[in-house]
Amino acid sequence: MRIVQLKAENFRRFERLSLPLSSRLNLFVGENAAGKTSLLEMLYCLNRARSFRGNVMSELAGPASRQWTVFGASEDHDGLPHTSGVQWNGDALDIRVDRSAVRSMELLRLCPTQILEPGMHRVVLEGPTYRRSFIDWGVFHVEHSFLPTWRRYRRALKQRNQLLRTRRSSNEVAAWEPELAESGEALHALRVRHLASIATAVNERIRSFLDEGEWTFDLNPGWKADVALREALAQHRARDQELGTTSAGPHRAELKIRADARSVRNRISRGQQKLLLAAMLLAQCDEIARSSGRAPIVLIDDFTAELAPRFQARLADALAGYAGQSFVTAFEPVPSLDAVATMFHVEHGKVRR
Ligand SMILES: Nc1ncnc2c1ncn2[C@@H]1O[C@H](COP(=O)(O)OP(=O)(O)OP(=O)(O)O)[C@@H](O)[C@H]1O
Repeated sequence: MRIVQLKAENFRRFERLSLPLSSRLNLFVGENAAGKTSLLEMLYCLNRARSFRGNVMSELAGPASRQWTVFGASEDHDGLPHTSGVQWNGDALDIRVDRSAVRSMELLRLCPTQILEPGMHRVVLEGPTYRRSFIDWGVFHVEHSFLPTWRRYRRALKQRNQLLRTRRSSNEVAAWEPELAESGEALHALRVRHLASIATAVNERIRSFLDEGEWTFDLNPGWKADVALREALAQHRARDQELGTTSAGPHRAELKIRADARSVRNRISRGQQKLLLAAMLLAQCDEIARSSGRAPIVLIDDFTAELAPRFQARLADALAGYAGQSFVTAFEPVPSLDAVATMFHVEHGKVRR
């Protein structure tokens, strides 16, 4: 899917916007507070029905009213036209695709979209939650059984945790373990398969960005790898009863990223972190495009930040060669994007070519 026209009303500082877009690479250039990130946020909301900057929908409304709207006219890979729209009416979201109301999950599937923004350093630096959700975005789009499996797992986990919290008997707690173990093992297997399918491509991308290091991506399942999850749950049961929560399972999985066999956390530079995340993101996007025929939309906020010109040029080359549509922001024109991007100037909540 490629968005050919973006419209918005009362979205942050954009009172009204109607913007024809390039179906390849779009560059939004402007000073601080011009509204560049808000444009990426519009695209993100349009395709994911939420924001990447906190998720308080009411904060996105500009001064005119409590409501905001984003609307997109797009073309699918067969060249057929579609429309989508997300509207916040002050209390709830109304999501439409081709004029019909849909749930957010349907919207998400339709037009996979992922962002690289400064806050995503957390994926490398902070706890495992960020790495899990980064990877799960790809698993969701590639493995169609992921969502029902994840829902099954969440339900069983919630039930077991509820029993643990209310100090119910071991037998009652154990009753949820077969379901938890079966869905949990299935979830882990889907993650492992997705990681294996992108491992080579991630390494190739990293090498083309950074020249150095042998990178590995190992998924610790969230329980001792040499036992079945059902066994691990039984082993942990007494301790879980003390803690009041389930301590083993794929909700505790940890993606270990290593360069030359050493953890990258607190060791690689900010620029390396950015390129590592770009490599992981683009490899996932390529895999989604290959398996679903839908090349995701890639958003990169503050393209030049933390990258010396020759590394900017490498990322620009990767975007120029990427099969899907992309949108990047920068303070000023980016020489390495000159020949490949359609540039828009953003100023005080207005955009011009
Ligand atoms: N709900 C809102 N209503 C009106 N204006 C808003 C709203 N939310 C944010 N703004 C304004 O939008 C501007 C920030 O926009 P945005 O973050 O898109 O800028 P930017 O061009 O990405 O800036 P930078 O390059 O400094 O990150 C600020 O001036 C802010 O006051």
